Amino acid sequence: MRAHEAGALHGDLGFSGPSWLRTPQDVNALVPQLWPRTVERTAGGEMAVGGVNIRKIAEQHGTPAYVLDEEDFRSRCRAFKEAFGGAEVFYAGKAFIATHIVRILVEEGLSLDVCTGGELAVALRGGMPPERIGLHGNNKSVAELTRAVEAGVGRIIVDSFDEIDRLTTIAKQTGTRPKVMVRVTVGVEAHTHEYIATAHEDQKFGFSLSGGAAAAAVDRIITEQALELRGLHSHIGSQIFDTSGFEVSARRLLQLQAAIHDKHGIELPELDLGGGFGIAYTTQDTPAEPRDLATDLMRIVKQECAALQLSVPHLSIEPGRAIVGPAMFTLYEVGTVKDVDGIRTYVSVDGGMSDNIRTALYDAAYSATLAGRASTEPPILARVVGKHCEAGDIIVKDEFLPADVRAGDLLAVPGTGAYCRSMASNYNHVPRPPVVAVVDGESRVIVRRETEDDLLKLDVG
Ligand SMILES: Cc1ncc(COP(=O)(O)O)c(C=O)c1O
Ligand SMILES: N[C@@H](CCCC[NH3+])C(=O)O
Repeated sequence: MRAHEAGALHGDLGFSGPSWLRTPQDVNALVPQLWPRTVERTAGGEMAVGGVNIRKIAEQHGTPAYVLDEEDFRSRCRAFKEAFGGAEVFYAGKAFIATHIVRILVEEGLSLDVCTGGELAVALRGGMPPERIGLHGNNKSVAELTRAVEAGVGRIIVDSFDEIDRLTTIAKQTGTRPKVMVRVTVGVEAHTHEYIATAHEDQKFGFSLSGGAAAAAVDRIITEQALELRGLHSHIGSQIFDTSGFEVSARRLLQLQAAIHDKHGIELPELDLGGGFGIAYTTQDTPAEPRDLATDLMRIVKQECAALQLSVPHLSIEPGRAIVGPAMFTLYEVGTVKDVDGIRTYVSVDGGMSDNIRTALYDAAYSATLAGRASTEPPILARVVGKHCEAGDIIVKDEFLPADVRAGDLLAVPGTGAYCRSMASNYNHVPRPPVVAVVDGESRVIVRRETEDDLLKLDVG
């Protein structure tokens, strides 16, 4: 019998899982909010996605692999686009970007937010029209800015006075007048992990509103005329569930908008409230639907504009996680199962912190399920760990898995579409997994698995 078997043993052995974790009624159940829409368990007990059996995906593409439900991804793009009506939806490429993803975004009518020259290169290679690209970054290089200007990107979100200097020089050299937005630090304490909150005062992003830097940046751009100021921008953080932070942010941005109007006699035509909409990583998370977010955000902006006697600017948002996060899961194979008596069961899989750093970095919670079969065994509390030489190499801190989980089993971890492949590393010289897109009964690789040759090709000598 394994440590922490569910039910009676909970009390007897001391349940060391978090208080929110519930013993599942059915350990094989696929809780809909966690999984891409086409995921199901077949009559035989295996998982399937997009009409393809998970065992077939593992045989064809190997493990570990990120599996993208393409229909799910498209439906989330559409949900945001439809919900936000006239507003422009910039998909945040940092969550996950590949040329195939860019092609889908183009087809679905979304725009794209990039934050480095590398992401810009993928966006252009994937065929995103430059005018639908926005470039972010708190330390964009001269090369990155020049490339963006020469490519004709639709907007550059300026983040510092040094950048305004650089961009002004580039504008003069190239005889252009780049369109810019000013990234404002609105002073909101977003309810999320400290490392992914981006609008409280003490941080590297943006121009401070309360300290006057935001107004000074605006004054300078308007006065110098080298850059075309399109509007104000704020991104308060990531994995945020309630809209109160956006409300404060919108109110403060629009107060600045009103002050600019009073001082310069102009109403900036655009306003961006950023991304950050949360998703479900566990059964306890209840994310908002895009249509509810849209209703709330648009109401807030309209109310504030009415109160300040401003016209409503053209709104844009930048969701990343909420579009791609739930559309992917990671498929692993179990290599070892170890009972540390009276403490917990460790289930080691063939990936780890190199394909999902979020657990180690943010103490993020994830879920997992046995994917290659169903089980009639009772649930046990397990920890899913990777193969890296690091004790903190944890993928899922606490999860109930069937008591007969064993080497050779396939295990799927949902919600890994955002900030997993894009933050993956080669720690311990582990090749990064492929991304396999599944749709209408077909699976195909959209980002191939790294090879040993890939790992060695940068070594000189
Ligand atoms: C400026 C900006 N926009 C959009 C995003 C996307 O955030 P999320 O993936 O949480 O929607 C981020 C990342 O947090 C960001 O820094
Ligand atoms: N990388 C973070 C999100 C923030 C990144 C963009 N500012 C995460 O994995 O949750």
